[in-house]
Amino acid sequence: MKITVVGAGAVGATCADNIARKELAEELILLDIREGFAEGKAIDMMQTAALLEFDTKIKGVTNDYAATADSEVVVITSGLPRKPGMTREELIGVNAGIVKSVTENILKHSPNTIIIVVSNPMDTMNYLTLKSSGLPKNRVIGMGGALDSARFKYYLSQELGCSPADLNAVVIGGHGDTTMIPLINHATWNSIPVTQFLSKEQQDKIVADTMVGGATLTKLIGTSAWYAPGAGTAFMVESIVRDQKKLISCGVALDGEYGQKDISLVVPVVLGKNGWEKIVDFKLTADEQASFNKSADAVRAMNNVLADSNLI
Ligand SMILES: NC(=O)C1=CN([C@@H]2O[C@H](COP(=O)(O)OP(=O)(O)OC[C@H]3O[C@@H](n4cnc5c(N)ncnc54)[C@H](O)[C@@H]3O)[C@@H](O)[C@H]2O)C=CC1
Ligand SMILES: O=C([O-])CC(=O)C(=O)O
Repeated sequence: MKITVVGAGAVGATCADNIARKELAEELILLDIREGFAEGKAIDMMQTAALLEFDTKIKGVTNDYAATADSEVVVITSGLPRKPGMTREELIGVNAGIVKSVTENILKHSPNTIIIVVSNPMDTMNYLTLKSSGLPKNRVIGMGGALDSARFKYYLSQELGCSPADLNAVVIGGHGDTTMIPLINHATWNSIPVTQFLSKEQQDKIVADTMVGGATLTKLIGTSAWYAPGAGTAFMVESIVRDQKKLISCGVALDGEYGQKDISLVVPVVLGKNGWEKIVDFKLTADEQASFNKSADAVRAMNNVLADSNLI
């Protein structure tokens, strides 16, 4: 198994670190545009191999796409992160060009790969990759829901005083401060609805905190988060390369599912060796469907920027 991570910054390096620790690949290429940066990060990580006892061989390269040839999975994290006070959507101007050119270069050497898009604004960057790559839709997957659902579980566990691992909780919609939809009415604590244990005020606060989870960390740190984003991406990679068929919220192309078409939004999908293999219908309530449609409208408006800029 060969995996490439593009972008050796905070998220890309953390994702690579998680992939190596879990030994998800024999060969892991870390690629960045900044001279020597990926090489340095790769050597630093390789120097943990003796301590952490993994066998994955990590190689860093500067813009050398030939080194990525025949990767079975490629993770794209290249691009600017937001600063405090910014929305993810404000990154589109710079990141769309980066994601498009990275995708083109990757496909020259790995034409049948599975691409996981992390760069923001993720819903629109995943749509761009779907449109510009020509890959079958099941092989283009956005990372956002895995992270947002993990944050949702964090906030629930803090309020319930329980282990996040005992929770089932899912976020769908868009990966934006106002577009994500934490499905609190579907969330359970070892199969008991969490709504049985939480007041309406507590529920509303958990949902609101989850939605701005990324912005909260950006304000605290000065740039956006990377530990949970890196782990969330590796979690998806693991389900694909080990063919685990986990049900994970991911950004995927919708063709009528959840009432939407010609858009990438986050919905629960089964992830396995073929990429996303099945969209699972959660049977939304009328209110949840209305929120989903509103998120779709906002994401579609961002997607239109791509056409206006001749990127698709
Ligand atoms: N979807 C999600 O849930 C999340 C998305 N993100 C997004 O991931 C992206 C990366 O975030 P960080 O790692 O924190 O940023 P960072 O600035 O630490 O790393 C980005 C890296 O991309 C590299 N890069 C820029 N242009 C490139 C190109 N053309 N080819 C190859 N490499 C290139 C830079 O040199 C830099 O090392 C941002 O857009 C951020 O908003 C971050 C967290 C979660
Ligand atoms: O908040 C950001 O800009 C980065 C991101 O997508 C997240 O951490 O959820």
